[in-house]
Amino acid sequence: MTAPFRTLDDLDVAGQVVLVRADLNVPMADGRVTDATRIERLAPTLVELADRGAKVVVLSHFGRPKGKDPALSLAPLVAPLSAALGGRPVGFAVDCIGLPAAAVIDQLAPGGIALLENLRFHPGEEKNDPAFAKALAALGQLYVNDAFSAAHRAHASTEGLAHLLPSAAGRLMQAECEALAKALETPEKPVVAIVGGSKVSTKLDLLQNLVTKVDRLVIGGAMANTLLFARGVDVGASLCERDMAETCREIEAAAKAAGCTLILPVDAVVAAKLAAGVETATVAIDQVPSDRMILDVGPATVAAINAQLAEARTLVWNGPLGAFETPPFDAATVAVAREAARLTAEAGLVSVAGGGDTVAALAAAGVEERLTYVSTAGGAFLEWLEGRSLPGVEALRRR
Ligand SMILES: Nc1ncnc2c1ncn2[C@@H]1O[C@H](COP(=O)(O)OP(=O)(O)OP(=O)(O)O)[C@@H](O)[C@H]1O
Ligand SMILES: O=C(O)[C@H](O)COP(=O)(O)O
Repeated sequence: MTAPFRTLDDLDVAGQVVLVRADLNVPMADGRVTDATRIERLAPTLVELADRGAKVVVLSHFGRPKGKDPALSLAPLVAPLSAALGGRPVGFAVDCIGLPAAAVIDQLAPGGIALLENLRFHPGEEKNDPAFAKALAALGQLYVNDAFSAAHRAHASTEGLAHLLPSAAGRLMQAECEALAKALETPEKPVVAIVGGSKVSTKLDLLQNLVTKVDRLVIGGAMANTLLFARGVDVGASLCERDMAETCREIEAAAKAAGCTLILPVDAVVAAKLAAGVETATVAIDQVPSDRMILDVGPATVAAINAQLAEARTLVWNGPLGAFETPPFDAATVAVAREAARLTAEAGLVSVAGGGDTVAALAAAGVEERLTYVSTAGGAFLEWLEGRSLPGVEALRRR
């Protein structure tokens, strides 16, 4: 069956400069990558292109910089990327367009690889500015998008650029689309979704559609704090987008209309601040002290979630249930991840999880190999699940 979009099999790359849009927006702490999944899953595409004689130029965003923020430079990614490529040297350009980029690319021999600085240091990236897309296109002859996890963004490097050069999907993009379609095109019911994490403002909107696609929606992480606040629960000093209370009420109404059961935390692990070794307490969700932050869901909530999993035939999950990078706020995410893995092995649960930090959390729980499929995508995964077209994928479709 012909793939719906062009793949590396359709490109003649020898001697060509191939611009590869990757997603190197990986979890980091103290300047070090804490989960290299996205780098490791990108590597096969870069190795294949290099071995076929391409001059490989890697483009990516990192974080959400306001201007050229040195703390969000891609320079620290050169070494981990080289390591994932078996030690192949990786050049670095201090800008992703113009002379700094062209000078590094001109030094590349066939088979060489270089990484360009953070795309989002230029406002034209997120604006999908045609001039910025053209400046990127001027650097190469072919375009490969291997960033499924950024495909929900109609940005210059994920959408505009694909229309300016002969384009194709990378091996990771191809694998993500095929695996998600296989696992979730017609999911067996009941379908349970778990959505957590902290990208409240960008993900809350997704939930209004998601409730029409799943039978039960469990909400944890900082996402839950906002919905709880909208219900009138005092969430104390927790991370919460208080100005999204109306959106939350719309989600509740949409869930009711769709017959989707919303499951919110009934207890929480709270502390005065997010730090290791801080004093914690487990409280009922309506007993959060005003000077405390909800940093994980509590054991009663874990039991309620696992009860939902026991009845589920399909699980989709994006976003950790707590601030898992800082124990003990990883307890709920680890407990639910291990139960999901057990049910996948013993009860035939189809379990699909995705997201930069979610993958890291699953790895911390030791289950990233024991779910049905783990995607590198979070927001893009949710939007795919809703049935939304992903601009980065649509731009690759055969015309
Ligand atoms: N209660 C909470 N309070 C504060 N931060 C939280 C809480 N629960 C989870 N988090 C934070 O959420 C972050 C992950 O959220 P995010 O939505 O980015 O997930 P993700 O898997 O990376 O998805 P994506 O790939 O879409 O970014 C983690 O850094 C975690 O510490
Ligand atoms: O981590 C992700 O979900 C992707 O890298 C997209 O990042 P963004 O939400 O900042 O566009």
